[in-house]
Amino acid sequence: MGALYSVAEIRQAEQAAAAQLPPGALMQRAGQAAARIALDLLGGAPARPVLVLAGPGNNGGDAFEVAANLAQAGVDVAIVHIACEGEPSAETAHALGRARASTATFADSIPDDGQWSLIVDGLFGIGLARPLEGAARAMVEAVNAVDCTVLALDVPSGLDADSGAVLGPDGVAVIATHTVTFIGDKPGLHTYAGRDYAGEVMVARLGIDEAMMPGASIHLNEPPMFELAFVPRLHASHKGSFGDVAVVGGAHGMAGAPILAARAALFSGAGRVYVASVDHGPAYDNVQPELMFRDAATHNFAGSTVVAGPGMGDSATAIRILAKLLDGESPLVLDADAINLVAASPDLQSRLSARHAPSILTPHPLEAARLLGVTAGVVQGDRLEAAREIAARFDAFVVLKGSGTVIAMPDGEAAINPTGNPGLASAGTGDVLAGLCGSLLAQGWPARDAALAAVWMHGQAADRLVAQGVGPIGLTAGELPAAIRTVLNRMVAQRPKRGGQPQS
Ligand SMILES: NC(=O)C1=CN([C@@H]2O[C@H](COP(=O)(O)OP(=O)(O)OC[C@H]3O[C@@H](n4cnc5c(N)ncnc54)[C@H](O)[C@@H]3O)[C@@H](O)[C@H]2O)[C@@H](O)CC1
Ligand SMILES: Nc1ncnc2c1ncn2[C@@H]1O[C@H](COP(=O)(O)OP(=O)(O)O)[C@@H](O)[C@H]1O
Ligand SMILES: [K+]
Repeated sequence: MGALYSVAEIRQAEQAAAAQLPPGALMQRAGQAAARIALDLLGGAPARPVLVLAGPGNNGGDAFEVAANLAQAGVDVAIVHIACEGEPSAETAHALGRARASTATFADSIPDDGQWSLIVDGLFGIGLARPLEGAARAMVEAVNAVDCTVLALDVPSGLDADSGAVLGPDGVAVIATHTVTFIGDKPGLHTYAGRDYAGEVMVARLGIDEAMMPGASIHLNEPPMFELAFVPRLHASHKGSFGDVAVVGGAHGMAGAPILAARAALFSGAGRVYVASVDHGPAYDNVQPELMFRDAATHNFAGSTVVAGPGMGDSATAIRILAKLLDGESPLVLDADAINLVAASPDLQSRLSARHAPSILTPHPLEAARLLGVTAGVVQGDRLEAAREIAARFDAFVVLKGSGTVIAMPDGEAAINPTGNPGLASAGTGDVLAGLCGSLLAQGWPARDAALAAVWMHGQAADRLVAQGVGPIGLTAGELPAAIRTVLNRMVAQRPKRGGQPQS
């Protein structure tokens, strides 16, 4: 499964492998793998030269190997090198020698009028230690101004491989169309700014055996992580077999939020779905008359899975209802206002921590920041850490939303979601996700699988809609439930027909 490794873990694997190999072998393999990809991207003899940017460290060494290999393949290569202040590593010095001995030419800076068939970014990799300044910053800005295929070596220069943040308050990083990353995949290429900067990510393992890699605690959220939870339905089933979901929210002026969550629950297979309003809400949804409407203050939630928060507001009634739900035994999804209420109340926080039934929290970065008492910037600066911290603090399953949604489990396991697109950056899509999480819980899914699968399907549904021309611009939350239904039924259809135990 798609393991993601921290920089510390990659360094550990690299050292262990290097100790068993001739000097420079890993860099040579990196150079060969990246040159093969570069030649594929060029798709034949290029009309224009390839520009290779080489930095002061071993990422620059990889760049020299690529340059030498491309030159050897007959490609016209120009190299711009930012030399290091001290001595380069022995393998980088050797690679520089190879590049110098090749037909590649060296230039002092990127020519203003240069036209390239491909730019290879080998400025900085996992050794990036501070924001880019001076010549390096100018080079990155120049690369980003050119409309051209850009292949980043290991990590787009300027991007933090662990967090997906561009280093520095006003930092810059290479916007790559492709990234070939070495030894193992890295979380920062898939979350926060990572998806925009890395482009398509390819992994070159450099011959390092899986067995030599440290056990990963972070994975890409892909179907093998959760697909066993999709079970075909038995003929001998009825609506009571698929659980009840109650969505609690809909304060005055926010009636739409719980309805979106409820529709998502209905379209993803919950047996019965209720909307329980904290404030005399609507009595009927004429688009989805299957939904049932109740008053949250008097509704009996026993036996239901509860999705609390969409449009819930912060009234005294909302707080009282939330306290009761936290004390109850129903599986809970806490979203939006329910999260804000918990963040503002030590009393609600201790009730949440003390729960025995599963809780899934679905904060966006600002809601997560409120829970942690920090700014949204701090959360975004290390999304994995923020999600894990909330999961540990409240013994809950946490879905930290945004590009590259992070799912963190109370035991420290974490995943980064690769599906979804900016079409989801519109009001109400989070309500749909919360309803979907609640629906899977109500159908008996373990909380871990429900959180992982809900996030993946929500993104996949948006990707399908975009492929059909519905978005990303103008995609609406209300279009998601039907698309989620299609994704879910396909997942079930792909599962081996084992089903549940037939009733005797
Ligand atoms: N060591 C090895 O065995 C291998 C290393 N590999 C490559 O080596 C890279 C890591 O090499 P390094 O550890 O040398 O690190 P980098 O090449 O990523 O960069 C580190 C160098 O840049 C300087 N530096 C860091 N941030 C800077 C900034 N903002 N402005 C100016 N200078 C800055 C550091 O002082 C150091 O000289 C990997 O990303 C990968 O590309 C690969 O060749 C695989 C094998
Ligand atoms: N740029 C993006 N790429 C991928 N997913 C996104 C993007 N922007 C938002 N999303 C997803 O859309 C949903 C938005 O939820 P949220 O911020 O709670 O919005 P709302 O409260 O309006 O429903 C989340 O699932 C989030 O991960
Ligand atoms: K790089």
